[in-house]
Amino acid sequence: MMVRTDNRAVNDVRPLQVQWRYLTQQPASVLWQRGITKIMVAAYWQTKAAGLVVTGTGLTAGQIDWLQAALLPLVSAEALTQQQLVVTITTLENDGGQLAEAFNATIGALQLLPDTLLDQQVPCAVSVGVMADQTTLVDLTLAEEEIAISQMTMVATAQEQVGALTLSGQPVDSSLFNELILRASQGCTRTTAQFQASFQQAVQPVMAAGIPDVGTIVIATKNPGKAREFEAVFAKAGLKVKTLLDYPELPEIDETGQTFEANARLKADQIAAILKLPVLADDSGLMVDALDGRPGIYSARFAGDHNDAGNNAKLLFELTGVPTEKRTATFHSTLAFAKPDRPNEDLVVEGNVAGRILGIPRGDNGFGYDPLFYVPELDASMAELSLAQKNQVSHRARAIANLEPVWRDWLAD
Ligand SMILES: O=c1[nH]c(=O)c2ncn([C@@H]3O[C@H](COP(=O)(O)OP(=O)(O)OP(=O)(O)O)[C@@H](O)[C@H]3O)c2[nH]1
Ligand SMILES: [Mg+2]
Repeated sequence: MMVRTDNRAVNDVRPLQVQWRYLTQQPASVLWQRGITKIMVAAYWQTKAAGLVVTGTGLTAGQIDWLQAALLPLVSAEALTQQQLVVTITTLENDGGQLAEAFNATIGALQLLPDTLLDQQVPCAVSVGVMADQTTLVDLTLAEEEIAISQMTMVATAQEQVGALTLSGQPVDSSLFNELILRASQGCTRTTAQFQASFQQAVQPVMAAGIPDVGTIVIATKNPGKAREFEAVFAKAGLKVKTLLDYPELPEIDETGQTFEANARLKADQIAAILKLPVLADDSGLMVDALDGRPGIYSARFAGDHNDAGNNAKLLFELTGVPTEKRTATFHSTLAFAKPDRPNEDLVVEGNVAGRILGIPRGDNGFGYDPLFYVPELDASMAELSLAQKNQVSHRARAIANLEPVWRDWLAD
């Protein structure tokens, strides 16, 4: 029995590692690593043309044609008459199995593109080869490919249905051919299990909550009042908003920072790292001059737990006897926008609005301290303003206005 370059059994495939949604701006992207063979694939639909386009670097024209032909039956023919599916494949490092793994990585990326694959039965590709001593091997390394006398790449499903197949090198007789098919289908079963384990662990919980597309911003807040304000502002820019209320399975983030910025970054960084998506967070609060800037970063927890009525009652109590002209205050918002796993590159902006704390609450709109926060220019409390009016003047609206001119370039970096 021949000894393999990495001591694997003849029917053993190498470990598989997948980084799902690898590219920040292309949600349907993967970094696919079989051993040290590394392939990156991104896929997207575009409406200005039709059909399937596969482009690749590090692959031959013949290999790209093969991939195109192998992928075509897996995608709805009808969808392809109306839109164009673009698949870009980049080989970063080839240590064997390049064609098979380019196919597998593409299937991985297409799994992230809703309604693209026809069938739930995910096919996979496997490379097999015949060595000089007639041993058949699965998932060859580059060194093994170089000395193999025949090689085959086969697409199959775990249900043993064979799809595309390509054979190179010396012709093989039928018994050897059967052995190759058997090896390949075993390799495929193993690969499908690896693939599914990674997908189920990393992607399915998030997918169950709906995958945000490039037109969606995820905001790391559980505060429905903030969510409403963000939705209204971003809707104007044609963007949809998802918040942590859409991802109930995510862990609670402890706001342990000592500044608004630190807390905003904590929320954005941690959620971006989990979702593997760009995430925006807001940390905000009320700073009352007569209380030396309190409650500040503790605004949500001023009266202990997160309770708006309790917070307002405590604020009124602490300001008992303080005359109108000394009841000045500032609402502050710091926004942090984070890219997955790049916490040093957060985009941070802020906004403030000056006002005064009323003695008696006014208005029913907004949330938090809004009924007590009087805005002199508008001669109204924040809770007397409509959502649209609050979004013209509020601390959060001003912070978003500061974000607006810069975030697209930052995201593209
Ligand atoms: O009357 C208000 N109008 C506002 O426009 C406003 N913005 C902030 N605040 C107060 O400051 C806390 C933020 O704390 P905070 O940034 O930790 O948010 P939060 O805990 O409510 O939600 P999350 O985003 O952390 O999930 C909030 O709870 C409120 O008490 C506001 N009050
Ligand atoms: Mg909070």
